[in-house]
Amino acid sequence: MFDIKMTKKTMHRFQSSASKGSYPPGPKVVNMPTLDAWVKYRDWGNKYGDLVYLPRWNTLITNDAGVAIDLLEKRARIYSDRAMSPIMKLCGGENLLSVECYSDKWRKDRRVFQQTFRQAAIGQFYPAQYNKVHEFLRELLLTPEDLTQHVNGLSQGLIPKALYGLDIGPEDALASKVAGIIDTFGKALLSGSFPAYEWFPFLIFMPSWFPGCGFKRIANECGKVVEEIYTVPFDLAMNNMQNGTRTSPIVELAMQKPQDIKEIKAMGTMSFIGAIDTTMSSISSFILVMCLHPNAQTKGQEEIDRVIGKDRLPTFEDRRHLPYVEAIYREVMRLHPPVPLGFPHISMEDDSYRCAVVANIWAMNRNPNVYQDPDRFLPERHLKSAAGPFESIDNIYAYGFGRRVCAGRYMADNTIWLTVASVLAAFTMGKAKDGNGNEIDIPGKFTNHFFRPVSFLAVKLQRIWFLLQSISECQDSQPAWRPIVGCHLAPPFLSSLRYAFEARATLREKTVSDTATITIFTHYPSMPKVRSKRSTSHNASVKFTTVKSQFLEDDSGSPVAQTVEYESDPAPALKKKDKHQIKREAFLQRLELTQSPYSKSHQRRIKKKAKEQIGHGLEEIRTALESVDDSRALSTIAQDASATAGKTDKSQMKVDGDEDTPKSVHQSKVKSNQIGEGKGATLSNTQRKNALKIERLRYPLILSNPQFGSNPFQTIRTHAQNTLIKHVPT
Ligand code: HEM
Repeated sequence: MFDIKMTKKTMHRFQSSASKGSYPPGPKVVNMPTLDAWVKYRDWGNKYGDLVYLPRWNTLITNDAGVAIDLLEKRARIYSDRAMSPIMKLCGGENLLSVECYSDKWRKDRRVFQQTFRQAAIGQFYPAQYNKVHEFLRELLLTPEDLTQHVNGLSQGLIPKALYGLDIGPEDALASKVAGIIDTFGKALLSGSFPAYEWFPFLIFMPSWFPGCGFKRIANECGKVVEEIYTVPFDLAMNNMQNGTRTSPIVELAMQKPQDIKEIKAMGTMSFIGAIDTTMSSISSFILVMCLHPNAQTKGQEEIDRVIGKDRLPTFEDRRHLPYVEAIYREVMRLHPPVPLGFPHISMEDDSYRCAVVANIWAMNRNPNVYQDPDRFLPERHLKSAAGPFESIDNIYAYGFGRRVCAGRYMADNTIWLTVASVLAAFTMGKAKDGNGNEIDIPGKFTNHFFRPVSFLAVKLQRIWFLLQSISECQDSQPAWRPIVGCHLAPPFLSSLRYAFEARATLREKTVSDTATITIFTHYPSMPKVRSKRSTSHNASVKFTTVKSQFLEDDSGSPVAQTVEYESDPAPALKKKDKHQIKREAFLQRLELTQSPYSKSHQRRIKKKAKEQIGHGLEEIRTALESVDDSRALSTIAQDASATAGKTDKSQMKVDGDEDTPKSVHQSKVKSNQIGEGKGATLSNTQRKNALKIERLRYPLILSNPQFGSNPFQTIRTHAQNTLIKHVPT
């Protein structure tokens, strides 16, 4: 898409000027242009080169896609930050992914966002997209004069429907509040929008009534609305889920991942805000372009008639078979990118420069070196390009660059394509006529910050009137359905449409009386099925619901509608560990009941006694060992042994023991705590030697005693007792 040679040349100039410590040339402007800034930036580019540096604003502007890719994609590690200005903070931007600084928090928020809006997961929003786009067609048919309002209805209602399961229209206070704050965000993002603050930054600390501080009031209001979007739709959706009246992907996600609840709610807020102006801008631009280029419109319609026929509306399955329609969509995004200057990327470290980089997407898409007749609306250019019209969505620069590329681009891409294809199939757009039958000219002007065509008049001629008529009949005849089911899904075939209506009629009574039932039509290819829930390992913070599915059948027996009933779960599922514990406790209880004839207190006493017994036994062993090992004991033994020297025969080894003797020994020990010290006498050296001699003779006898093999401790103890018997003080 871009001239690589030129990019390299530009980069070389960029880097060499940087190494010299100089910046690319640029105007020394004091005030940034606030009207049609992209046109001004392009003019500067024509004068100064592909890179224009504004020293007063430390901002680098590039009008070339190659340079933008080199900086923002190839060096995304450096150029992926955002400037979180104090104004943006007041606006509540700290939790908005698009303006958050590049940080761990941003990474986590972006991961959560992508998990929901990544390409593979985007099919979950098809029903909401069909619903809202078809509702848009219906509204357009009924009141074409309110075109702008209907476009707003589609762009404001899509995310609430898709993510929260809520029907929010442009007449709702929340939707109009959100639409109202987007302009403030646009201003807060671009330099020059709040000149008083930019010249005197200390004004941020002043009260909002202070002269020149009007920006603070605007920013505070914006912050309050952001807070409202963060909580209100989520709470409503949660309430609906708990009542069982609606499903909501965002609440389901929050139930599955309660630890990410903050990021999930922030995702909802961001997508609500992010979708409104961008979607509105693209659809308005498309309608405007169709009014101005009837030939392209006719070609698109011919393709639809040829490929799809006239008896149904396009579906996502048709997309690959409609190259011209694709080319129209791409050409709209090329000529009228909804965010013409993207969001500034800030460098995080010194690269060639440390500054803000603004990619002038609008100018890139009109680069005469890349596009012939760049200002002309020519869908054919995409058919002729080497990559063809179905090239990657990432090549649509309208969605931005690098790591900060639009995280909702797959959702946006689907919505806009479906609207383009459906409007082409259903209507012929053209200039309105005045009372004299003359065409009213369309100004074709755009408002600032976000690219919005100024209100224009267009007349809509119905093409497949019978299909649209059916849709409108559905709305008129069954208003009671709207809050629950919505008259939202036009199936691919007219026959299916008829069956769908019949199915709805069949269900109607049940649905109206039972608000716990919602209907999802299953005609749409790739529409996600209701999945059986996996057993979760955590207890839900709110009541879980179970899903019962029931399919209605048409004449041919194929499923037409699926009724999904939500019922409260009787009890939260127990963890495996908890179940195990309960079982174990029950078992122990039973065991206690069957095996123990005693009361609990009695059992405690028995246990205590047994413990004492064990302690007593050990004490005896310890005493016996001490009596053998302790030299003091030996000396005592020797003292007494000296008196009975020569009488060391086997008879002295009273291994069978005397019941009284150990007791008395124990008593004596307890008294003095020193064997043989009852009298306080010490041994002489000779006595000690004799005692050792005797013990040396005795040891082999003890070891050879047959009782020693079976119970060595008892044998030693008996030996000690026998020895001490004679020495117990009387
Ligand atoms: C036609 C429709 C849309 C267009 C043209 C568009 C365009 C853009 C652009 C140019 C950026 C800045 C990219 C950059 O810094 O390089 C952006 C960021 C973003 N957009 Fe979109 N957008 C559209 C719709 C949406 C929708 C429907 C959503 C939400 C579902 C969304 C969510 C976001 C988010 C979250 C970011 C911030 C990404 C980040 O900074 O990490 N956008 N978009």
